[in-house]
Amino acid sequence: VSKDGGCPQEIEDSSKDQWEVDPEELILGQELGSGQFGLVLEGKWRDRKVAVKMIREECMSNEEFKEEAKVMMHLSHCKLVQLYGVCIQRSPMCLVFEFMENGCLSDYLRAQKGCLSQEVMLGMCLDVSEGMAYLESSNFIHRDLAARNCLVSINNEVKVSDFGMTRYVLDDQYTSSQCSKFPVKWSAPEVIKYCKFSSKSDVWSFGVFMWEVYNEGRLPYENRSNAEVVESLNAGLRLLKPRLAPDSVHLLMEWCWKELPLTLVSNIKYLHYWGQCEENLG
Ligand SMILES: CNC(=O)Nc1cc(-c2cccc(-n3cnc4cc(C(C)(C)C)ccc4c3=O)c2C)cn(C)c1=O
Repeated sequence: VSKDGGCPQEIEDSSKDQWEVDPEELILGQELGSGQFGLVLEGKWRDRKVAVKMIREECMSNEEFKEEAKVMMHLSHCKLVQLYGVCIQRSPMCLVFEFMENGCLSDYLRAQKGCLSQEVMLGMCLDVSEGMAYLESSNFIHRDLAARNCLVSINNEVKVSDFGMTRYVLDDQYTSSQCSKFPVKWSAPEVIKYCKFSSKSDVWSFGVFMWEVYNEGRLPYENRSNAEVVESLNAGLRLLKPRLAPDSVHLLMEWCWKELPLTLVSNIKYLHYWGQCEENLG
């Protein structure tokens, strides 16, 4: 019978859904850092190395996320950081992810400054474009694509992380576009103006992501305020070609920042096409 003594509900199915992680099977290790929702620890789960995000109650709308977790479990692609499951039996709730050896891409780019080859930089952009094209084909919007939200595994493989998670952030400094923590410098104009998120606005962020990669992790519009960036975008100004970026890649970036109804898939095909050209040009 339900708690409020109302109409009887079916007895809670005691067997764990496949999206639940049994805390008994989870071994926690050292701290990896802290993110928007709290501490992230290294760990072990069923003989796999994992990253465990301990969710602080005041940082995430838990109930809403639990629903979403079932959807996210089914988003599975080699260029997305895989969610293995959620541990809700104990507090704080924790999310169990595949482990990425080399951590956050923006830190990695800065650490590898001067050592990243053209192949590696193009490969990173292709990796993320594949992960993002998969999200687009699943009608899933990231909402906060940036190098800081991508992770690096071994041999420079890059995967997209924390897709769609901004919807569960309770800190409204982060979620409203007028506030300081909103990622204006990665956001499409329609997102800044009317919070209109779409795969098209993910394409815009993908262009800024490529700019970050070819600038070895430098911040876009570094010494400009968010307001100044909005003004310059309205004036039609865009980020300049990074020194290390070939013209073909810069062309793609600029394409991402056009206010055209272009989807990511068309950009992917384009990137692959240019990838082949770069290879053929040797
Ligand atoms: C050395 N290896 C590692 O460190 N590996 C890993 C580090 C992290 C890690 C560690 C600390 C903080 C964060 N982090 C960063 N940005 C975030 C942004 C958001 C949004 C909502 C603002 C987008 C939400 C959560 C986070 C978040 O938890 C991550 C991803 C996660 N994973 C899977 C690893 O393999």
